[in-house]
Parts: sequence; C-alpha cells; structure tokens
Amino acid sequence: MSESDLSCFDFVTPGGNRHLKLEEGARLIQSMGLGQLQATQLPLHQVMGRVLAEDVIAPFNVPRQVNAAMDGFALKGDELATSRDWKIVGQSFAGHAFTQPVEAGCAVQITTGAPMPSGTDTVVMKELCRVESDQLHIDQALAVRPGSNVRQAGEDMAEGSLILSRGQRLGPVEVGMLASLGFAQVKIYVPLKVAVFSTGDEVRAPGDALADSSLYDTNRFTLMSVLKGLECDVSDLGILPDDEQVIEEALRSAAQQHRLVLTSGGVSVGEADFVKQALNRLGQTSFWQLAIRPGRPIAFGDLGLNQEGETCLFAGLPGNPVAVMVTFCVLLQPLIRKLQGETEWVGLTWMARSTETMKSRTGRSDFHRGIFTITENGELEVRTTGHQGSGILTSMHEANCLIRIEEDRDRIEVGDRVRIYPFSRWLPGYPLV
Ligand SMILES: Nc1nc2c(c(=O)[nH]1)N[C@H]1C(S)=C(S)[C@@H](COP(=O)(O)OP(=O)(O)OC[C@H]3O[C@@H](n4cnc5c(N)ncnc54)[C@H](O)[C@@H]3O)O[C@H]1N2
Ligand code: MOO
Repeated sequence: MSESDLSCFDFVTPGGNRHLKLEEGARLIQSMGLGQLQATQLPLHQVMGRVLAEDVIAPFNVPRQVNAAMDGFALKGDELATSRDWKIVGQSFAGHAFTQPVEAGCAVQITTGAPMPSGTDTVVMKELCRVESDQLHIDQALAVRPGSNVRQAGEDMAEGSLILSRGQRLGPVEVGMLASLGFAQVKIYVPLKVAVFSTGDEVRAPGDALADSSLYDTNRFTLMSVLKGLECDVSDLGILPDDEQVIEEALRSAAQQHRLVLTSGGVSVGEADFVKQALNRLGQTSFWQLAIRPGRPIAFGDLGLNQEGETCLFAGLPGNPVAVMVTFCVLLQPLIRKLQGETEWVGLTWMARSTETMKSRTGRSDFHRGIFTITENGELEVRTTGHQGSGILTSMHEANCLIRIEEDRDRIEVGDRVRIYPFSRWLPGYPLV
C-alpha cells in the first residue's frame, strides 16, 4: 500500500500525522504470510484449546446400535393399538444386550442406552408400566407413540461423515466427540512461538522494589495470560530498558526463535521511544499509528527470518495497559488464530442500544469498555464502565464487552445502536466456547 493512498488515512492529527484506518491495519495484519504449519500427534487429554491439523471422519456410527432413550420395556410398537399385556422374556442392560429375537406379544426390560433387541422398535417408559411376575401391563398403551424413546444408530455421528475439519479449535465438546469416536490421539498444529517483552526504565517486575516514579509491569502479565489462553508457546523475555542498543539486540535475538514478538511501550513519539527505530533497522514496518483509541501508536511489521526460515512478525503495542488489551483483542487475536492454523474463527459482535451519550472523533474508531445488560423485553442495552482513560485497567475488569464507536460518528446519543464485542468469546483468556 502506498502512502499516497489517502483513502486509507482518513484521520489526520493537528500535527499533520496521518493514521491508517482500523480495517486497513487489520487487513494488512491478516495478509501476513501463513507459511508451512507443523503438526504433531497428541493424546486426547492434551488437545483442549488446540487447533486440529486434520479432518476427522467418523469411523463408525455413534450411537453404534439402535438403543433405548428411556428406562422401561422394549416391544413392537404396532401391538400398542391392540394389546395391554405382554410377556416379559428377558432384560437388555447397557453393556449386556438381550441377543435373541423378541416374539410377538413379548417385551424385554431395558435401560437407557441398552441396545434394542431385534423385533422391538419402541420403549414404553417404566412409569407407565405395571409388572406382575413375568407379565407387563400398560393401561395407557394407546397414548404411547410407536417408535418412541428409541435412539437411532448414527443419529449423532454417522459413519463416514465429516465430523470435525482441519483448522477447528477444539473445545470441551469437540474433545468429547473425538473420544466418542475412539480416537486416543489426533493431529494438532504445534504451538505458535511468541515472545513477550515489556519496555521502559520505569517498569519493574512484581516482587522487585519500586523506585521513585517507577511502576510494576502489568503488560507482560496480561499479554502472557491471553497468549496462554490461546495455547501459544510463550517466552517471557522480561523488561527492556529504554536503550536503543539493548532493545535492538533483544529483538534481533528473539526474532531467531519465534514466529511473533510482542512488546509494549516505547512506540510513541517520546524521547525514549526506541522500539519502532529498532523495527525499521531489523526488518520492515508495515504501519505505525492507527486511527483507533486506545491503541493509536502501534507499530506492526516483521523482524526478518527466524531460524526456521519463517518471517518473524512483530507488534509493538503502546504502553498503556488498556491499549495493550484492546489492540490485542481487535488486531492480534485474529492474526494469532490464523498463524495457529485456525480457519473458521470470527469474533462475535452484537448491536446494542446505548443508555448514555459517548464522545469520539470522526475518522477514528473508539473502543470504550462497556457493560451490556438485557432488558425485560430481551433487548440488549449497553453503558460504559465510566472513566475511559487508557491506563485504567480496572475498566477492563468491570466490563463485559468493548463498545465500538465507528469512524463516521463523533457522538453516540442515548438510544443509538452501537456495535459491541462481548468478552466471553472475544478474550482468549475466557472459556473458548
Ligand atoms: N506527544 C504524544 N504523546 C503521546 C502520544 C502521542 O501521539 N503524542 N500517544 C499517547 C498514547 S495514545 C499512548 S498509548 C502512549 C503510548 O506510548 P508508548 O507506547 O511509547 O508507551 P510509554 O510511553 O512507554 O508508556 C505509556 C504509559 O504506559 C505505562 N507503561 C508502559 N509499560 C508498562 C507496563 N509494562 N506495565 C504497566 N504500565 C506500563 C507507562 O509508564 C506510561 O504511563 O503515549 C501517549 N503519549
Ligand atoms: O491510544 Mo493510547 O493507546 O490512548 O492509550
């Protein structure tokens, strides 16, 4: 994309700086080459949250046999129209099938999940049955629909059908499906190697002493947590001082071993903001500065090839903790999922009615931290968490969504509809459903 393509830069600061639109930045990030993904076989108990590297075809029907959906008596449904009494000829329990054919006028006691004996097609619930020695009596026989309370073979997963596709992230349900099909192991993409640094002379590791005007490192911990939630192989590379040489050397070395390097801080226009200079020298800058808030100064590019011959991508996130979370959610999460081989993921968004006025600036996408609720009429409403400073991390804690104010709006009125990004799916640290 050329700098002269002005349509991509519809936000210009008073100083004349042009900023790339959010969607353009997101498109550039998502266009980064995928390369060859490595895969490995893993036992089932290790695949939760990981991305499947093969299609899964059902090797047999689940359930394997026609079986009872209720505890009761198996009989031939046609007979319910004319009879009230049956002779009990045996039992079919889960794990202990009744193997002989059932003659006319006969019934078999059956438990949920047990195979239907041949000659039967209906289960009458135990609650409707009266038993005297080997005689079954059903008063309300006409009320029982022939064929009811029976589960068909393959009604869940049919033999030969595609059950899960390559590129699918496995949640608890998918792991259970694989287990039902008897797979003790499956092919999974190897974890994405991601390095995380914090930068800044003022930043201290939790546990260390604080000096005057220093603060504890938040960003390395939020980033490592969301990356682990996405099942990345995370390297904690600590805190870098505001030293051009040190930053450049650390990035050069991290680029060798990783597919993605993330830093926070040092990407704005301050005297000690060296990260983007290092990026320019080591590789290429794709963009720096997006028309979003928070997260405006974000440097994205690559640091050249790693040891495996893959391009090591780089994102220099702003220092403010909320800007880190918002840029991660909106821009990096889709990239990371793609680099992990995930193909189907789309972030969930809803429209909600705002219950308060919100201010923004035309040409810029603002992300406020929001709390959505559902009214008695089932309508989605949203309000902000209050003060929206990008250093106020508790606003993320209080929120259950991000509220996006689109580029063409400078104000949201009470009653206006806004797009919200609910957190449960959006933030990878939350359950992956
Ligand atoms: N003249 C301008 N000043 C600023 C601009 C601008 O465009 N022109 N942009 C502002 C915006 S927006 C942001 S965001 C910040 C981002 O700046 P940097 O990425 O260079 O970040 P720092 O200056 O290093 O830090 C900003 C802020 O965040 C704190 N911080 C940094 N790292 C951590 C950490 N690991 N854990 C917790 N907190 C951290 C740092 O102490 C600062 O308070 O720049 C604005 N300024
Ligand atoms: O855009 Mo900054 O990223 O306000 O915090």
